[in-house]
Amino acid sequence: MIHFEQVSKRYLGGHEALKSLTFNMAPGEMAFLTGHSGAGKSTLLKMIALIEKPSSGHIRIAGQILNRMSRRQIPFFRRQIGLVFQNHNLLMDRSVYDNVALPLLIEGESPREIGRRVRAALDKVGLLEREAYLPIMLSGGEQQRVGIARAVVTKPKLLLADEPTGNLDPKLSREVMNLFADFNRVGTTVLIASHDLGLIARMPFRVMTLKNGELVRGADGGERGPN
Ligand SMILES: Nc1ncnc2c1ncn2[C@@H]1O[C@H](COP(=O)(O)OP(=O)(O)OP(=O)(O)O)[C@@H](O)[C@H]1O
Repeated sequence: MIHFEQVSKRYLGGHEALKSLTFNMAPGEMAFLTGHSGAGKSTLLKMIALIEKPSSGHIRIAGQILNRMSRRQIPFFRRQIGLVFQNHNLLMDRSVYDNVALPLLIEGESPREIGRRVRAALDKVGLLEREAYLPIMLSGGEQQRVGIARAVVTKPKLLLADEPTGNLDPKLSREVMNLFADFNRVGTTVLIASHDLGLIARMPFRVMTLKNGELVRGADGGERGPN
């Protein structure tokens, strides 16, 4: 699903954020990406979603070679990817329902299909009865779950999350990580950048570690947590 071959990223100004990264993730796999602040985690996720381009090397995602993709193809490519952020980027003046419906509206789905899929996504994250609420009326953990529902409402093959539990207490963090594992169980490939080493260590997934832009652990898929 994800293939990086000797991928490097040098930002304007000269900082080399990623250095010759080579790794693969199989379809249906779930993995964590960890490393110190500034190690390059967000940069790696942004390159998968084509928010940033590599300076050198090759990236193939879901069979598509990103280096060769035209500007016109990018929106179609991105539809296969669900993105979850720490600060969830919800529209605060819109209801939970409207927030989750947004990607489907952009895709031009019918109101009937939108209703069906938004409710299915809210059901999966346990927020069906909150559809009319504004995000401000929800707890931090519930807001994060709305962000996850919005990311999965288009049924992406690949789910990327950047510090999705960064603002949550340990119990809510566990719930959010378990939710990602549920989506993985039904076939979605999941890659999560996280600082939360204690939580990661308790889950049975590969851990990839970045250090100063180099992948120092987990590149070959052979490493797993204790379970
Ligand atoms: N747009 C940019 N322009 C220049 N340098 C950048 C840019 N984005 C990130 N960097 C630099 O690249 C390096 C990697 O940043 P990145 O955000 O990928 O790290 P990270 O591991 O996600 O860190 P954190 O855990 O703090 O979010 C850092 O040194 C950062 O300052």
